[in-house]
Amino acid sequence: MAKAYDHLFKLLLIGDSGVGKTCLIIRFAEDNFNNTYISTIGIDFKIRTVDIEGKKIKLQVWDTAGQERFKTITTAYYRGAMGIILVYDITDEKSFENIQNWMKSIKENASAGVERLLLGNKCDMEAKRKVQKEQADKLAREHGIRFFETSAKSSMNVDEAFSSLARDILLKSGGRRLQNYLTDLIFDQDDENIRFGLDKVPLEVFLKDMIDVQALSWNLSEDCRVSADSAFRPRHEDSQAGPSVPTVSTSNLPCWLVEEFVVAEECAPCSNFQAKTTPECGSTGYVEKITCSSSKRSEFKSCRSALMEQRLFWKFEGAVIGLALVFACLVIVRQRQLDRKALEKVRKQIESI
Ligand SMILES: Nc1nc2c(ncn2[C@@H]2O[C@H](COP(=O)(O)OP(=O)(O)OP(=O)(O)O)[C@@H](O)[C@H]2O)c(=O)[nH]1
Repeated sequence: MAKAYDHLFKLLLIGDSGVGKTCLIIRFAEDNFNNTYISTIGIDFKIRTVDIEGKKIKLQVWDTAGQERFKTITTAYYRGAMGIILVYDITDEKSFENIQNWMKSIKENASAGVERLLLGNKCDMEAKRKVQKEQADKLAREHGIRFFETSAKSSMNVDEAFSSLARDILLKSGGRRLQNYLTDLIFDQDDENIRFGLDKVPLEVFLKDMIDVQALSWNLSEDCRVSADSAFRPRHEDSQAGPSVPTVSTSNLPCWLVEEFVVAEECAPCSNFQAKTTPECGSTGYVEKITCSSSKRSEFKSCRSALMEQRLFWKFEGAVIGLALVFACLVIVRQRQLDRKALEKVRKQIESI
């Protein structure tokens, strides 16, 4: 069965305890708000599919506990995140100062190049404001990331913030595809004409991606600029060094790297046979079958299933419940011991009368 979405992006919210991470996720996923505060234990997630530039983007949004005691568990989830949202509370200066520590934590634990976004939450509480918008603006600029002031209570800027992060991730993936096209610029050695390698990539696919990328941002991302630079350099050198410079082609690349594709079979664990015969099983142990739109080729692609994430989550929940049961048993045993001692004491006092 084909997927009901084009991309799955995993996002993570981090920030001090009580800044409103859970409320932001609930507002975004369920359009709801609750004033009562129940601190998150460990990690949890919600899902919402949004429409960005005509693409269905399924956002799996992970909520982390802000309390220090859960740090080891929550940082383990940074690695798989494609976007991380740093949240502070505009009425709590300490939560803003701590953003620097959360940034450090991303650097140490997340994948390089993860998209980040800064949110100053509870902006409905203007009378209690302790962090000025300009301070946060400056911090965001220093780190080269976007910044919004939000309110989970009034829902101000909540959808905008999540959509902007999804858009940036989409732009980055579009940039990566463009990088492949640019790398495909080749020098035709036979007639010594410089030729654009579009014979390897369908023109309409290339143009569509160019338009997508341009529509998302008029400034090419860092990735694109670097790749454009590196793609043009060999061609320039070619004209001086002659035909001995090797040409670069994407024809051996998987089709999903250079074309639009649809998922024909959902991400699933590899069977024993697939594990032996399909190299894509190597990295995660899961594969999905995709069909490339232009070449109509069907290929396997390594993937990370929501099931994997859920299993990790339930393992953690199981460990927490197990631990709670052990402590409950200890408390009951100790209580019984104390009761017995008290009864013994009373009995001795009665006997001595
Ligand atoms: N006025 C106002 N209160 C908010 C807002 N967002 C959250 N709150 C309140 O702030 C408190 C903490 O919210 P949570 O979402 O549970 O905070 P958290 O960051 O998930 O906290 P941890 O789970 O401990 O990390 C709750 O009482 C919420 O009602 C907001 O935008 N405006």
